[in-house]
Amino acid sequence: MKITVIGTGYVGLVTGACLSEMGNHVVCLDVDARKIEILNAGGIPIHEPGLQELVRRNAAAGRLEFTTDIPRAVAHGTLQFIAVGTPPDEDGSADLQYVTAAARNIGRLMTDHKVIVDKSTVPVGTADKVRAAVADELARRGVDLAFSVASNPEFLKEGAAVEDFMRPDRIIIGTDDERATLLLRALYAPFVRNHDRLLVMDVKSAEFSKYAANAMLATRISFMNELSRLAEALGADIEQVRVGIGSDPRIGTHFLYAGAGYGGSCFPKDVKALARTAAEAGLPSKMMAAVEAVNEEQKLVLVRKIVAQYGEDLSGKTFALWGLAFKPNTDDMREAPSRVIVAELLRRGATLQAYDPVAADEARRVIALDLGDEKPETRDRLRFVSSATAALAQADALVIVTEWKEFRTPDFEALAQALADRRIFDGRNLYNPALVRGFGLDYRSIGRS
Ligand SMILES: NC(=O)C1=CN([C@@H]2O[C@H](COP(=O)(O)OP(=O)(O)OC[C@H]3O[C@@H](n4cnc5c(N)ncnc54)[C@H](O)[C@@H]3O)[C@@H](O)[C@H]2O)C=CC1
Ligand SMILES: O=C(O)[C@H]1O[C@H](OP(=O)(O)OP(=O)(O)OC[C@H]2O[C@@H](n3ccc(=O)[nH]c3=O)[C@H](O)[C@@H]2O)[C@H](O)[C@@H](O)[C@@H]1O
Repeated sequence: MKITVIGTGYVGLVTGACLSEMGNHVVCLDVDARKIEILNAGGIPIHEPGLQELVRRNAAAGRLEFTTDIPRAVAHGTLQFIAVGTPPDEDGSADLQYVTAAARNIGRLMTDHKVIVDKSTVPVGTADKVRAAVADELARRGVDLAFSVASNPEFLKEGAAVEDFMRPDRIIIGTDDERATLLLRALYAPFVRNHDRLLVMDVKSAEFSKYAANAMLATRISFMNELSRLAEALGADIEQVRVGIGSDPRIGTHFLYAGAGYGGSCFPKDVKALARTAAEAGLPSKMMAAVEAVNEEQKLVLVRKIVAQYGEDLSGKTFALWGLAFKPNTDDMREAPSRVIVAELLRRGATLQAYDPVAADEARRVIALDLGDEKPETRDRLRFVSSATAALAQADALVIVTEWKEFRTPDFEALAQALADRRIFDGRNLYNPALVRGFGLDYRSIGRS
């Protein structure tokens, strides 16, 4: 099939690459000329396991192309996937300006039937807005052309995006249009061995399912984070509680890890957007407000533990920081808890030696923006180093923020020697407390007293 993907970010690029892998001819469009330049030069603008190879292979076969040429992109695809960003507006609602711009471009330039597919995460009712924007552009041109609009929310996780796209738990298609259903069923057939996994429903339910899924996952995390504070106060161990409840199939084992708070480009924005939708519907969501409030608190949990140990004034203290990305296997720093932790520790006078296996460049860029108003003296107390070991040099204590695999089994003897205070603050519960303490290290983790 001929496919156009509008927006070549995490979702658009993965969608384009995976669809081309199945033999489709895909053109990926972006307004960001720098991204398209990198891709056309054989590079890749993001870190995502397996993606580079997939992009190279399919680009070399001529099935995957990258362009900034809007007329060419609109002319190409029978299916036009919209995968642009939907960042939060000032009031928390999803900003639909990029979705609308993409829809208008299609309406302005199309000359044959198009199936327009919303892959971006968009509030209920957006398909109607897309339909109206396309119809408006066609009317301006005085052209009468039929088109279909469908919702096809994406459920991939960063760091496992290719794997998730290739072997999805389910694919949701929201449409009441026969042509769209037929084409999308055929397109996704190779990805769903079990055809029960392809769910066709009405458009609004499809749009709503995406928010419901992310909100449920974020709720589980905030719930566990809240319980972790209580577990600490009561002398229980949240890791044992996690295993204890997860063995009940009605609860399940996934997404029950207490930690330093959830981040990323989606949970924070989608929880806000759902809260906004609920408020606009006159049904304010107490749940979403609580999920967000607990998460904001949780991002400070490591800072609180450090302050409880050393006091508010951290000048003269040096901390090694392991992990900056919002989760492992990505260089994405959007809403990463590390950003809050870095700012709070620097503000209290600490010196930081930060290491992340892949997110260091992106971290340098976004943290520089975060600290834009701070004095150079404050900013200079943050140094980025090139290895986990280098971060430990002359450090008093270690702070673990992201659970990269390479942090999982460190040389505890070397850690005990390197850290002046022999102390670890672990925001991801990576180690067995008894084992670490056996090396003479003072070990503080989440929800384990
Ligand atoms: N990042 C993720 O893991 C997931 C994201 N989503 C949703 O998918 C959507 C996209 O997210 P990301 O890929 O993370 O965003 P992103 O910010 O990485 O990429 C969006 C791209 O769209 C481009 N763009 C903006 N306006 C355009 C236009 N009019 N024409 C062509 N290109 C345009 C931007 O330049 C950018 O490269 C969002 O709604 C997000 O909530 C859904 C599932 C997973
Ligand atoms: O809509 C989206 O964009 C995507 O959002 C999430 O994916 P993602 O944000 O890439 O990453 P997750 O693995 O969900 O992690 C999100 C955050 O939750 C945290 N988390 C996750 C799981 C857990 O048990 N505890 C926990 O604190 C992670 O550290 C991370 O900061 C969802 O998992 C995807 O299904 C969805 O498609």
